[in-house]
Amino acid sequence: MTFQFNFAIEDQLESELTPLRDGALALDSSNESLISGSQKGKHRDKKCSREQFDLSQDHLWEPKSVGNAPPFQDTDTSLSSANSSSKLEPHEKQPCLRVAKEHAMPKDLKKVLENKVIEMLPGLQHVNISVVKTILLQENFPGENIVSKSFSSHSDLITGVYEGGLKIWECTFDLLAYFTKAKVKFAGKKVLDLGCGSGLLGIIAFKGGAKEIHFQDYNSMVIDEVTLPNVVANSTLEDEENDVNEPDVKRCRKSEVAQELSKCRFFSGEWSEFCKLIVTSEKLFEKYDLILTSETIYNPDYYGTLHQTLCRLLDKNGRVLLASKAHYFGVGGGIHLFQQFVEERNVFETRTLEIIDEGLKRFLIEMTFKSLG
Ligand SMILES: C[S@@+](CC[C@H](N)C(=O)[O-])C[C@H]1O[C@@H](n2cnc3c(N)ncnc32)[C@H](O)[C@@H]1O
Repeated sequence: MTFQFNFAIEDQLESELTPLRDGALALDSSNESLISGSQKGKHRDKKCSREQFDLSQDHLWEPKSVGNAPPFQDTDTSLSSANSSSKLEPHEKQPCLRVAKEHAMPKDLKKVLENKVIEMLPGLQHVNISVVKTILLQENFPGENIVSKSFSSHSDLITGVYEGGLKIWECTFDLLAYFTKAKVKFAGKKVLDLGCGSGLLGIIAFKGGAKEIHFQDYNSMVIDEVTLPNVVANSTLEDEENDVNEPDVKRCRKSEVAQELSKCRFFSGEWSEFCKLIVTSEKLFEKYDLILTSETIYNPDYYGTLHQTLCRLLDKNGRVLLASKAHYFGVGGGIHLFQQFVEERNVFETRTLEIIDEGLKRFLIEMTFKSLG
């Protein structure tokens, strides 16, 4: 059952997200750029040449182990000692290895949308995230507790704890517009929405007839409370249910919807951990034809893992469509730094598809493997 609030939670929550604290990554709601006290944004990964990546030999690829931190479990208490030290500023913390897990689609699909307020975008539905946050705060939700942490640190990003998935970021809309403009084809493709948050990019691929769509987010709460409900809201469940009364027809349609939804798989966890999980979860792992990723290159400390993940998971003829702001103030990342990083590794070529020059400059780029010849 869905329900509607008749007061403006959004305004109240948005205004709570603006103050900036020293060292904390915060969101300036006026321009959505990231700001922090002192993050310098120097990527640590060593340069590696094209020769070091034999793309046909996946076993050579090793996910980078960061520090000596033990892998996280999926609870608050699972933070590693490096990350739980209150003396460390966020930029000094080791990137962590939040262990990856797959989230099953619940059997009772109606339950997934319980207590959710659905909003409409052209051709898309999504849950109102402010309502989700309010409920999670009130219910003292067990597990990650990222909403209260995000509020108490006045930040939309807490490195290694919460990576921003409880919000639809601006560049997602840029990519959505690009899909329409460029008539991007999804039919028959295997697609990954990497760092999915709301999952709107993957949902468009789902609606566009992709044969398989995988959604990945750092935080399991984001997958359970936002991504999964959004996918269900965009399945044909709602329309199908409303126009039939006979139990047999209803049951049959429900199983059709379940079959349709079985094309979607959901994962939480840090990228290198996700990579390990997905590659071993299928007998013969088939790589992705298309990887969609929006606002995932804000932190240069993650570039090495991100690059390895793309190398590892993209089909040799596949492409990555990446959307990013020009620069993420304070965190140090941005499109130019990332493109430079990619260039130095000499594995992918990048092509600028579009520059959106209103407000904060934003970029859409395509990445494909360099031809070996
Ligand atoms: C700023 S949010 C963007 C969310 C969404 N793509 C959008 O545009 O609305 C960044 C996303 O990247 C993912 N992410 C960032 N760093 C990550 C890491 N090191 N490992 C796994 N996921 C990561 C987070 O899950 C988060 O959802």
